[in-house]
Amino acid sequence: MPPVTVTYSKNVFIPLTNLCRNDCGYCGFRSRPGGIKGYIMRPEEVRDLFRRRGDAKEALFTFGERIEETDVGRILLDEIGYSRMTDYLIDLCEIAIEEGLLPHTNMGVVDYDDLRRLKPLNASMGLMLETTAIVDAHRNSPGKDPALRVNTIEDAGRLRIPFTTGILLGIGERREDRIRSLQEIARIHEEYGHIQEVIIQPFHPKPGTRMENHPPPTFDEIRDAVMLARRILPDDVAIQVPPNLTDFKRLIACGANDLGGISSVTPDYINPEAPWPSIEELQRQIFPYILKERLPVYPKYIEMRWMGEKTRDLVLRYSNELEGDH
Ligand SMILES: O=c1nc2n(C[C@H](O)[C@H](O)[C@H](O)CO)c3cc(O)ccc3cc-2c(=O)[nH]1
Ligand SMILES: C[C@H]1O[C@@H](n2cnc3c(N)ncnc32)[C@H](O)[C@@H]1O
Ligand code: MET
Ligand code: SF4
Repeated sequence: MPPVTVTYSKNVFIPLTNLCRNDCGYCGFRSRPGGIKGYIMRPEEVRDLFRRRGDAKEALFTFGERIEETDVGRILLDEIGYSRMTDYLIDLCEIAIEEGLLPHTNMGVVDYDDLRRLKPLNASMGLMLETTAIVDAHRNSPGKDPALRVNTIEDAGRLRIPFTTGILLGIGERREDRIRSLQEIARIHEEYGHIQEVIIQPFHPKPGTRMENHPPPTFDEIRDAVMLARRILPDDVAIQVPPNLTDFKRLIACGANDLGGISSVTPDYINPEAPWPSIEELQRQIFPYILKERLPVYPKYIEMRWMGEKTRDLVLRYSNELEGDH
């Protein structure tokens, strides 16, 4: 057997806004009345992050959903001269590309027209399915309706956007629900062929949230989910596990083959209590598997020219660099 290769992407995490129309029971990122203050990052702050990128090649834009639907969101957007987050994001993606970064946007549920406008500026995009089950954690989150999420993932397929999705483990769903969620992702991929990776993301409790005392999934549950994913998903779909939240080495033996975005400049703003190991540390821990850098768009989709048109030159340049780097 050839040695197993495990991939990762060097990214800069850009948490554009912590405002959100949803209120997920597990989320420690979102602003809360009397708790974390709401913000939108200003263009200068975003530019500053781009400039500090080091050798990162991916700009990961992950932030709260549809803030135009909130009063504070409308006010703060207006202050920076926008009425829609998508318009602001499009301008920032342009700048990211100028600075040598490939955008990967995960902004929650997005409608078809916004996806169509974002496609040219993104190397790939993402939306976690989370779960197809109806769970209490999502009772105040209209955007976590599984039908809406499936719809966005399918729209991305119609637009040929290389796509990342995944399931969140331990938010009140049962094992059967995990199976159903993975089957649903497999079905979508069979229809549109755009799913490049599926994240098996374990819930991590956050202080001050409704689920702060809810236990995280056990290692056995995470391993079981990785094995289910490997069995249910087609072989061309990578399985991503976060190295800051899991005993990733033992999961590689069960079929995981990607570690996602790793930043040496920014923390994981969704799980700030869990620092990423450095690349050197990962390299050391992962032996005898081989660690290899990848771009936010997987090679198959580079060959198929599915990445956004405006990212094309940069993708091809970086891809040649990485291929020469054995
Ligand atoms: O660094 C992180 N990257 C996260 N990523 C990014 C991911 O690691 C990379 O950006 C992709 O693998 C593309 O290279 C997500 C991407 C999604 O589309 C959906 C959810 C996540 C969650 C995280 C996360 O918690 N931390
Ligand atoms: C960006 C992604 O981060 C995940 N996410 C949100 N909150 C948590 C948490 N407490 N623990 C682990 N993952 C989380 C969700 O799956 C979201 O879609
Ligand atoms: N709010 C989006 C979602 O939950 C993006 C990730 S969480 C900041 O899908
Ligand atoms: S997980 Fe995403 S959608 Fe849910 S509250 Fe947090 S930012 Fe909003």
